[in-house]
Amino acid sequence: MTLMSVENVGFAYGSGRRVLEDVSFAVPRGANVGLVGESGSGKSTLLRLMLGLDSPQQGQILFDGAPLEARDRTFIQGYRKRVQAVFQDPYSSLNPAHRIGRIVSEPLRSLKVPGDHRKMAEEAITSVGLSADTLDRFPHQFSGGQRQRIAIARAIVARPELVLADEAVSALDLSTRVRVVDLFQEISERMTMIFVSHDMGVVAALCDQMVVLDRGRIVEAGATAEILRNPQHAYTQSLLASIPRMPEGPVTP
Ligand SMILES: Nc1ncnc2c1ncn2[C@@H]1O[C@H](COP(=O)(O)OP(=O)(O)OP(=O)(O)O)[C@@H](O)[C@H]1O
Repeated sequence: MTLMSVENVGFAYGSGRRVLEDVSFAVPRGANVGLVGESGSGKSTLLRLMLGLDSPQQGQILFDGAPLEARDRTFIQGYRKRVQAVFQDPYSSLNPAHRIGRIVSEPLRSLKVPGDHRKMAEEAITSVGLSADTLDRFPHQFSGGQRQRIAIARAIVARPELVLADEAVSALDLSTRVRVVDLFQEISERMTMIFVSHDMGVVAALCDQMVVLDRGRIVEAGATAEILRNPQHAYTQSLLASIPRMPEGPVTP
């Protein structure tokens, strides 16, 4: 069953040129979909539209069969309960003045989720491989990889149906990146995920399906294993050629 469907989406910033043109793809419930493309191809813009932060000028995005209404506050409030995001920079995305417990449980407060928030935050933080006493400390006491785990705990604490990860491992050093990719792999077995990345290697390791964007248009989409085995488009071939070495992963041919 389709959880999110992007239908003929076109978008321009202000009166500028279109940065997305006729973009269509579906995200099946439970799948991991990679959205790849070089810098400037429109990945972040598409992610903003999928988060309901902006509305497309053409086409529409459906979540669980209903169109996203970015300007409807009641709709967006309900949508926030179901969709969460993890962003690139684990340094700037955590408020340095707040304890981790407050940071991780923030979605529970803002979404008015009933129940014991401390207990839910403990469950989330331990599920990303950190100890419960992490909640009493501050962001500066943690490494980049640990901070990204904290950001992931915050994204999953309210048990969303869909998590969007935007270049969520690209700021990490290589060995930390491998560990966070492993964590995403574990989490992605439990929920639907969209990984936005310019790094084909990360998508190869994590995603069963992928969509390749080039200058705002989809140039290739389908099963990751198939695209890696037999890329049809010259642009996809060049993206693949830019990977120094494919990581070990479920879709390695
Ligand atoms: N706020 C904005 N106002 C005007 N143009 C923008 C804005 N944000 C992005 N753009 C333009 O839209 C196009 C797509 O940018 P976008 O950030 O979506 O690409 P991207 O694939 O995410 O790139 P990167 O990997 O570098 O983040 C680019 O040409 C960019 O210059």
